[in-house]
Amino acid sequence: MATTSIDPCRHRAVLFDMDGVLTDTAKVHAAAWARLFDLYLADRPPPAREDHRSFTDADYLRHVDGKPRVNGVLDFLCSRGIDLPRGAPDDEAGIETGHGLGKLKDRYFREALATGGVEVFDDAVTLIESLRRHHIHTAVISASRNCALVLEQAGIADLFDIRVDGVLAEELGLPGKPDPAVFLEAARQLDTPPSAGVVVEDAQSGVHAARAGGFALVVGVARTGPPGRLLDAGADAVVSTLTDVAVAESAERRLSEVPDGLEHWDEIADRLRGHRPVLLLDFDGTLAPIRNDPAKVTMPVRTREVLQRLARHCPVAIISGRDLHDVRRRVRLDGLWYAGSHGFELAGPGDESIAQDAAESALPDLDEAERLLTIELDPIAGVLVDRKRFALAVHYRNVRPDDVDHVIWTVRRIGDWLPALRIAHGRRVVELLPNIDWNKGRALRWLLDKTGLAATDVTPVFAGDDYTDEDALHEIHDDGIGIVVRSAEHGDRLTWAHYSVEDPRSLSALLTRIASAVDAS
Ligand SMILES: O=P(O)(O)OC[C@H]1O[C@H](O[C@H]2O[C@H](CO)[C@@H](O)[C@H](O)[C@H]2O)[C@H](O)[C@@H](O)[C@@H]1O
Repeated sequence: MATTSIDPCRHRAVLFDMDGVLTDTAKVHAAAWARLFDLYLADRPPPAREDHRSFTDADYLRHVDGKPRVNGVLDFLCSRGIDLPRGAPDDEAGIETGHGLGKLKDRYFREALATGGVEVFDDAVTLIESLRRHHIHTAVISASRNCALVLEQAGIADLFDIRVDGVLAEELGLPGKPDPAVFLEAARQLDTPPSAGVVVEDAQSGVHAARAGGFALVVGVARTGPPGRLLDAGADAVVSTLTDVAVAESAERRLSEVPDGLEHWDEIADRLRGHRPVLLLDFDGTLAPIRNDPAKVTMPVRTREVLQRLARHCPVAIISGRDLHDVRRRVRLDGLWYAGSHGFELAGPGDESIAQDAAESALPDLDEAERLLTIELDPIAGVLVDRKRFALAVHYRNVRPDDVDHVIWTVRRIGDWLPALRIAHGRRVVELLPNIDWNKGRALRWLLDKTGLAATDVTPVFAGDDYTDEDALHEIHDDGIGIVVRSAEHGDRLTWAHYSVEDPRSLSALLTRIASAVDAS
């Protein structure tokens, strides 16, 4: 059964560690390391306080797995009480330096590769092929300087858009894992922010690196051993086979491919003929233009007028990430349904407020996240920590570009630490929400089902601009009309929308046409 899901609407790239994840070279490496260290320790006179016992699988995992070769030599020997100089890249194979012994290990590794070949994990190939069908970029990351050789021998080099290996890392002077530099370089090359990237790793140092890099999802692979060490390092999920990683059903169109709703108004009018529309509308970036300061956002007068006109004839609901009372006071219209905190809190036209009971249990963690983030992010200029009843938004629209990764990383770290919360990304904002299966899509369906808004002669129309709106666009994909307000902030991303409009002003124009159609019917 699939346990972890990669979502093409949100995840734009997946970065795969090579050894142990894609290819069974981990055991070839382990054998080469064991050959190197066992021969070296056997030959070395044993002075006091040095440990000359054989190299073990635990040593492999703890001291050398996933690290640049020279660091592996020095770190393992240090654990046995032996301090060798690092040496220099032109040291001869076998001399007593990090580089010298590293070179000898490489010779053993290549010998084993030439005689034994490379075993590829079929589950990895199946997953990568599925990702590529969904237009998700793929990268291979390895500390190994033999990465290209291994991929060629394994016949899988063509499965990746880019490769960041030991050779490139040295050229660019990138530190090895657990530093996130190699993952960040891959994300940079793929033009994908870490918040839209997934890392698949089998080494603790790699999981630490991915977490430190602020990646959206870190999947640990423990093919044989227990999952604990990768969970402890910060993996979101640990699988024993990549068959347990699914690619979620996804939208197939990019923003640029979605027809413009004003240009295709006749089609929309046809869909609505003989049907009563139910309007379900996001607020920021949809009804109201984006501004640098969320507190200064106002809804244009014309948009208020058209909503009022629509509400006379058909149900209108506002489904916003804002706090319920905040969005109500900005829309300032009676007789509408309102959903705040991404749908966790709802209010009907009669003013009754309905909270999602299950979300109440997340309140202590939200309070703690607010307390910690207010302190930790205080030194960063431009950050805005905005507490809503059932969500906490950290805005970084006004933060220096160099500080953005740190802000996202900090929110992620605190969100990981508080089990009642999950993370969501939006336009220049990262949010912590109750970790329960509820979102704008579920809230939309709840509104339609539980409030008598659903009927056979009704057509739901939802409009939104952001990632969190995709849950609602997905929800009505088969029985409604979905409209996305275009923006360049997440690139040419995938969307479930049927139509698009250029900006909130164009949406207002489209709503006016809908109002005229309703008036005339
Ligand atoms: O679901 P929505 O109604 O679209 O709310 C989503 C978030 O919108 C607000 O933030 C966004 O708009 C701000 C004002 O234009 C902008 O500065 C910010 O960068 C955007 O992310 C709101 O402040 C958040 O609380 C909502 O969650």
